[in-house]
Amino acid sequence: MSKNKLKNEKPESKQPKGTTPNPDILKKDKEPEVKVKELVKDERTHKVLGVFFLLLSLYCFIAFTSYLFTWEEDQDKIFHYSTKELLFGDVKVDNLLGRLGAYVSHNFFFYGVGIAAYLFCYFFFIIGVNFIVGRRVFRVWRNIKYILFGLLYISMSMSFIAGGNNFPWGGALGDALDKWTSGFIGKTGTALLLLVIGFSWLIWKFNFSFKWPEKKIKPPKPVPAPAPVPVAAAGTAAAAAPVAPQKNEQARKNGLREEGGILQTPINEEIEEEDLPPLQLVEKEELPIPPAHAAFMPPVPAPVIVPEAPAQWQSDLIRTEEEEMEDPGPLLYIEETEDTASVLQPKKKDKGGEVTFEIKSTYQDTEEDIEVVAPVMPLEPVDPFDPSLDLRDYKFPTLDLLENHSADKVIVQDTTELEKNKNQIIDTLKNYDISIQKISATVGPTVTLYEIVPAAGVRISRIKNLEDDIALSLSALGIRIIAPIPGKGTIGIEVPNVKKSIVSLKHLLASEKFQTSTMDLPIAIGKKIDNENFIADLAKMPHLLMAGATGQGKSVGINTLLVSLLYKKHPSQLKFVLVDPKKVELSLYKLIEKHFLAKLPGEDDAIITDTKKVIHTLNALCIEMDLRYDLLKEAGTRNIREYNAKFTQRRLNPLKGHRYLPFIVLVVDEFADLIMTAGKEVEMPIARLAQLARAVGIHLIIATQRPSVNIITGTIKANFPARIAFKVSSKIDSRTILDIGGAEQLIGQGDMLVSFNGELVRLQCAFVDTPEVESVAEFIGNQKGYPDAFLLPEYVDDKDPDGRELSIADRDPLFEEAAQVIVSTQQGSTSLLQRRMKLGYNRAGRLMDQLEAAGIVGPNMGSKAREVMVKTDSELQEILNNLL
Ligand SMILES: Nc1ncnc2c1ncn2[C@@H]1O[C@H](COP(=O)(O)OP(=O)(O)OP(=O)(O)O)[C@@H](O)[C@H]1O
Repeated sequence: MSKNKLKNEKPESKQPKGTTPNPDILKKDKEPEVKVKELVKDERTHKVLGVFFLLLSLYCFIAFTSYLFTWEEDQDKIFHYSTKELLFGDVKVDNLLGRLGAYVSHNFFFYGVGIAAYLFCYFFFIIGVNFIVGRRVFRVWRNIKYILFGLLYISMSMSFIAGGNNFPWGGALGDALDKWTSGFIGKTGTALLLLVIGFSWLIWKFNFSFKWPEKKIKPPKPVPAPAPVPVAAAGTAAAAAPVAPQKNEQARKNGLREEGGILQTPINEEIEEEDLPPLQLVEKEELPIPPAHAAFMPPVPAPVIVPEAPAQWQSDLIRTEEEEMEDPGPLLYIEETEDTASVLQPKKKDKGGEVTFEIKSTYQDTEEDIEVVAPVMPLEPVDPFDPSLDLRDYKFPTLDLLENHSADKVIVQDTTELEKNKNQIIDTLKNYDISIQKISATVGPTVTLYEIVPAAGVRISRIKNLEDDIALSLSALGIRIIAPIPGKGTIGIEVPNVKKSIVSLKHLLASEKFQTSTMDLPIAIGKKIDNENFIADLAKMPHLLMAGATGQGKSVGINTLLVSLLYKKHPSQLKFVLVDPKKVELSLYKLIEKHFLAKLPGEDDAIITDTKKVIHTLNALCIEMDLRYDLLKEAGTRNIREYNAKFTQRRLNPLKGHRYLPFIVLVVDEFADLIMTAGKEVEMPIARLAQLARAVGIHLIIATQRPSVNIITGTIKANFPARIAFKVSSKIDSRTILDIGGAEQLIGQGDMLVSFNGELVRLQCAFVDTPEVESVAEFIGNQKGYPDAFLLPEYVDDKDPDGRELSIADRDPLFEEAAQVIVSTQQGSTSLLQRRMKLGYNRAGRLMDQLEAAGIVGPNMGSKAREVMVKTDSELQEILNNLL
């Protein structure tokens, strides 16, 4: 058979003899249509082209090289004969690749670019490789740029150097360029121009370090030898430099120079031995820069910038000297330039607390690297940033700090009690002519759930209406009828147990579900009726409203939530803002202030009890939320998870204000109290936070013992989809909290209803006693913490007269610069000042107040940007002149 492969796909033998051929088969036998588009895209076409270009490259290379030796003989013939005669006649040439080789080489060399013609071989080579490998191994456009530059530069230089030679070293192009340039700037000028271009290119490409031989500095006293650390060739400081100073004055003394308000290490400047005292880490009064940042300061030869880092970043990263000595610390931010990326890495410290740094060149961005390696391994693998390293010795609280409040097994009820209740239920229903098919019981810690399947034709509402009658017949309080149980097709009757068992928090925290949970903010709330542990993610809730009459277990509930978070989160990952108008409920947590609490700058107490301070704190949280949104936007991320992931992968620059964002959980114990005293001033920021703060990792837990509609308003309710109701006194209260009755039927002592994800679940809240909380807090508090609590942004209340009286005479040195930034951008935003001028919150806030005092910006508008009163630079200049 002389048929091609495609036609062979269905062998004819399969066609039964004598039958008419199937038209489908005939169709397939047709010659397949070959589309040009597909042909162009076809992998095989690429391979063919690849081979072609590679051979072309080789051909040119051989022809050019041969031309170098045979040009004299061949040139005569080329000039003598016409192209047609030469190529198709019987002319004998010496070029290894014959007449075509001689002709092509002559044209490339003589009429073209001279010796630079070899760049064409390179060009064909990279095209060939790209085609044959099937991906962009070499960047074509970048190479074309280099090749064009090379053609011009090499041909011109060759003509300049060997212009008098018979061989066309620079070709016609080189000669023309050389002639024009020499006429224009003279021979010497051309030589200098070529040198400048040549050196510039070399420096740009290879970034040589020009180092003046350094004088050996005698160490003041011998220090124990640090662990050997490989020293990268590029730019290591000769002398070990102790950790950086902070104050500009001190920094200047230490050999740093100031440029545009930024301290830099001197470059190519000889520093006299006596001028260079060892750099010391000086704690800054307000804004201590952590050693991780200080790492940017020692005298490494590359320009190293020491900006003022945001206060929180700093407080987050402070480490003690002992820690610094033991551990070289995490790799710092990767500085990426166009061609290189450097990793600044502190080396091991010696006993004197000194640290040296190296800048390792990790990555040479040649085209080959980018194209071949970039998708797989963009940079030399870098340790991810670990926020917990600042308190890396931190130990999570152990379970033995907690108590077992019961045997932790649900006490199986007396079978007689179960039997009695079952019969009672059946009898009661029978009295009302309701027969049932099946009844089963699930014994929970506080209540037992009797599930009944009614006989066919029984209306569910009838059973529901018998709630009180069943309660009466069982002579038990707190009977709740769930008709039907969602998703089960049964009717549930919850009957309180005579003997209740306490659910210890310890038991829940020890459970596998909690231990292995990967939730952002896991909270162990309690046990369901079927004894399943109820562990939820607060980050997904994303806020929680807890309400219940007094003495029903709210405070225990709050402690349960807080303690479960303390068992799972590192201080670097989580901060609490605790609001406790009752002053006593949350005071236990004072001990963990330096680990887990957040507070307003300048406040002594991290636990907020005063209503006015609550308003400030809530507004500060709104500012923090806005700042976080700015950061997320800049980072191109949608939520805190993505942002922190990007930050830990070192893809965000801390010098641009980026920082690891810990979750913030705001806990308000007794919300009613606040609403009564401050009303809208509290409600508004709470509503705003509840609406928006979820994505930036700020979550709210609000508790109240007065579940009335003027406290739990529609705005609040709408923004708290997850709600917990402890026992309340009336059905109305239950409806206020849960939008449904039932909480009035609860039996207290941690018996609760949780409305979450559209489901209503009855739980027994896990119990943790005050001494347990105390011991957990002590355990954490006794460990080394951050120097201060996590600082929230400063909020200046414009109604507060103290905040506005600012003396013009005490103006910040950066006042003018700040004014210019604000006027030029026409944005009265403190965060803008922070970012643009690299300032801490406090200083940017103060500057804003001073600008307000000078009439440049309007009053504070909460979390919105202030109005800019001055519209033009000339107007600003006038104001500034008047102030002087
Ligand atoms: N989950 C629970 N398991 C067992 N007992 C509990 C539980 N929760 C609370 N209790 C009991 O109820 C008592 C009161 O609880 P709690 O102090 O939490 O109430 P509260 O609602 O905060 O009251 P108040 O609003 O007056 O502060 C506790 O002392 C404890 O004995």
